[in-house]
Amino acid sequence: MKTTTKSVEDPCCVDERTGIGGLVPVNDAISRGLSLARKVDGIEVVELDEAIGRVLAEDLLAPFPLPPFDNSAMDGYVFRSEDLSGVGPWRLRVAGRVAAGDNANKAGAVGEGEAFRIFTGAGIPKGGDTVVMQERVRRLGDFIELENPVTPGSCIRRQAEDAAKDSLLLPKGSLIGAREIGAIASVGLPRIRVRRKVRIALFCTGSELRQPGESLAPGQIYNSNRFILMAALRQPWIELSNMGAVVDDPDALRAALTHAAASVDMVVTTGGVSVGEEDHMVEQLRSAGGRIEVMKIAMKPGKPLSVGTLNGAVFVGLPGNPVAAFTTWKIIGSRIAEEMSGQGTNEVSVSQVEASESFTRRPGRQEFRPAKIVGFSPDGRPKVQLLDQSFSAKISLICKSDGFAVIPAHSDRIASGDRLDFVQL
Ligand SMILES: Nc1nc2c(c(=O)[nH]1)N[C@H]1C(S)=C(S)[C@@H](COP(=O)(O)OP(=O)(O)OC[C@H]3O[C@@H](n4cnc5c(N)ncnc54)[C@H](O)[C@@H]3O)O[C@H]1N2
Ligand code: MOO
Repeated sequence: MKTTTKSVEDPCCVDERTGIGGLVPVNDAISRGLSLARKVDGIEVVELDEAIGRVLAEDLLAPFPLPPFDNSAMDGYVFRSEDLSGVGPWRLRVAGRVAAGDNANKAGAVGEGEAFRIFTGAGIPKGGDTVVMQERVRRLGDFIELENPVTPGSCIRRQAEDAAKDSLLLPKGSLIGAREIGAIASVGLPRIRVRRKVRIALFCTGSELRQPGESLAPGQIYNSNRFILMAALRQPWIELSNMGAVVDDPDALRAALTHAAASVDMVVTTGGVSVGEEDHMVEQLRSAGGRIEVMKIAMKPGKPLSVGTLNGAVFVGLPGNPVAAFTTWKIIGSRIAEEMSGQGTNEVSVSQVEASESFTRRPGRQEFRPAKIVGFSPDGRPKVQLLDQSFSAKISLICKSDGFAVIPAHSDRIASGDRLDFVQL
């Protein structure tokens, strides 16, 4: 599947037909959330094997060139290109040998009419300027015979062709994955400077919540959000303090918010952000001294997502419905956390799909609809079937979907074959 990276974008936030207005478009919610995010400022020195998944705190310049010396790209023979003048076949005497790890300077010089046996990664000995792979020569005792000409300079990896000394190997803010750690190890650094982890406190609200393993009384459900978010927040650049569940009680909520915000960079909660009498989150955040900067988002699921600040911490109040909590974290919350980690904004990776069937819907909110890949168009684009319209509490449904089809806020009808953005899960 062709994958492009771009932000999920739609300017429309108002449903003229239903009269839903004043909703904040998803992209505005993201930028307003990002404007609250300050990069964490502490720096830690970590051993290389502890650096995976951390964020590089400063630009990393190559302390020496990569590769550090000219070396052979093939197992074969190294010789002087001028020895293949005129018409072939040519015969060269095998007069030396250099393997990876040998000091090529001590191997002697390749003389006229000579070749040295050489192996991939071995330094090019003096005099030699061309390597031929062994499959292209015939070995005859102490000689090799070449039937075809060889381009001068071929099969040699040149010093600095990957990175020159003092060139930028990795910019500050790089998330250290397999590629990045390979680059750091290649220049021999045993430890590096990374930003400290983003400290995040998580708690879920709801008097109905029980822990898996406990028994359920009538009206109770299991706290799945806690586990959904623990999974989403399990990142090497996050230090998570998991505060469990808090009942729908204003005092308990305010106390939990105040306690959480005192020691972290970000407080993430689920539930209690909607309009019911048991939804106290926004009111208690304010009463604890916090501010709400974004609420009522033109997003489905996730309209009640609330973003603000409390005592210097960023507050991300996710909706209680599990799919809404998962989606709003993925599309908005995680990007604020990434910004705070020093990575800069990682835009959501979006590809293009085609709707497999036509459908209508109520416009007004940009929708992230669980969708399943059911085939491919003649030009190779995935065709997706959009799953249930009403899905924000259906956790089993997103387990059956391959991703979210993104329906623009203003669309009231999608025809079969229409192209949609797709966020793969
Ligand atoms: N009159 C209105 N009612 C609702 C509106 C609205 O605009 N007007 N919005 C709906 C939308 S959209 C959503 S989303 C929910 C969000 O509500 P809250 O964030 O206040 O969440 P709760 O009411 O606490 O819970 C909603 C739902 O999710 C279940 N839940 C909550 N926490 C968990 C958890 N940790 N694990 C599993 N399930 C959880 C909870 O039992 C409820 O069923 O509001 C709509 N209502
Ligand atoms: O918009 Mo709510 O977040 O659908 O369930």
